[in-house]
Amino acid sequence: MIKRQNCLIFVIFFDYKVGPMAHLCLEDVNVHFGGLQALSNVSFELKPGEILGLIGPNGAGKTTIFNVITGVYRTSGGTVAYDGASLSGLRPYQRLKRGIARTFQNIRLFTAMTALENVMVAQHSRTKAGVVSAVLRLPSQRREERRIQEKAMAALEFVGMADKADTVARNLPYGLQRRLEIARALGSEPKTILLDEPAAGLNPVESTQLMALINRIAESGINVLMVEHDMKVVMGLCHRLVVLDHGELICQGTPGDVRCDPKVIEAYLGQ
Ligand SMILES: Nc1ncnc2c1ncn2[C@@H]1O[C@H](COP(=O)(O)OP(=O)(O)OP(=O)(O)O)[C@@H](O)[C@H]1O
Repeated sequence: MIKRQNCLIFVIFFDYKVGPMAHLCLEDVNVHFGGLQALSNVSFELKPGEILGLIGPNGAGKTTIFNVITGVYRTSGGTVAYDGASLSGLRPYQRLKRGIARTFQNIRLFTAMTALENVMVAQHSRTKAGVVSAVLRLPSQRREERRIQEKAMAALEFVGMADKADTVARNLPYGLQRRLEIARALGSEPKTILLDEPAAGLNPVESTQLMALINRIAESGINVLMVEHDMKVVMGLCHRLVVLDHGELICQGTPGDVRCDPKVIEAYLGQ
């Protein structure tokens, strides 16, 4: 019995394969900031198992799309549906609970906390124990803490940072801080992960390692939507690309299709 339990725990902690994969669908999404139309009738899907790249020049509306999907910005029109249901009215933490996690363009770690603690914080969306059991330190609370710690450790192992668990985040090299951000997003047990410029500031070796990590994330059953300016990473990793310019979707397709599209060449890639 104990052996079977251990085996089950091993599967839960060390296998990131998630349940049925989620499907994200944006339809005719509009966002205004005063007189500025940041997104105009943007429609695309993130299909199960996909690594989808979101590219376009600065100010095209890429981060705005992340903020719409995660509930930071409200739309002025259109719908965002996830797993077949509208996300309308759900707050960011409720969307996180539904399985949508993200990283940020600028690293947002708790710099004075260890790597492990940073990932443990992400588990708060999944905790069940209430205030009373926390204050009284009931056995259920201690069990939950142990579970959180083990899952956070599994996320660190997944990104290859188990040996850095006790290192304070600000003492990690930049590349590992970026990787820790991904571990923290994984710590919330997402079905979909949004990565905002994950390769920014990485050297070529780190970029290659990042690509391998993102591939493993997708293979584990987590859908990936990624904003990225590094074309080597984008073209080498993404199954499909969505291209924005001035808030409008100007092209979508495989990296091969998009690379040859005259509108994309003019707006973004250049000759
Ligand atoms: N909170 C906000 N208030 C006002 N304008 C905003 C806000 N957020 C974004 N914008 C504007 O919306 C447009 C799209 O911005 P967004 O950050 O989505 O672009 P982006 O494609 O992510 O650019 P970058 O590649 O530089 O990060 C820009 O003109 C930006 O100035």
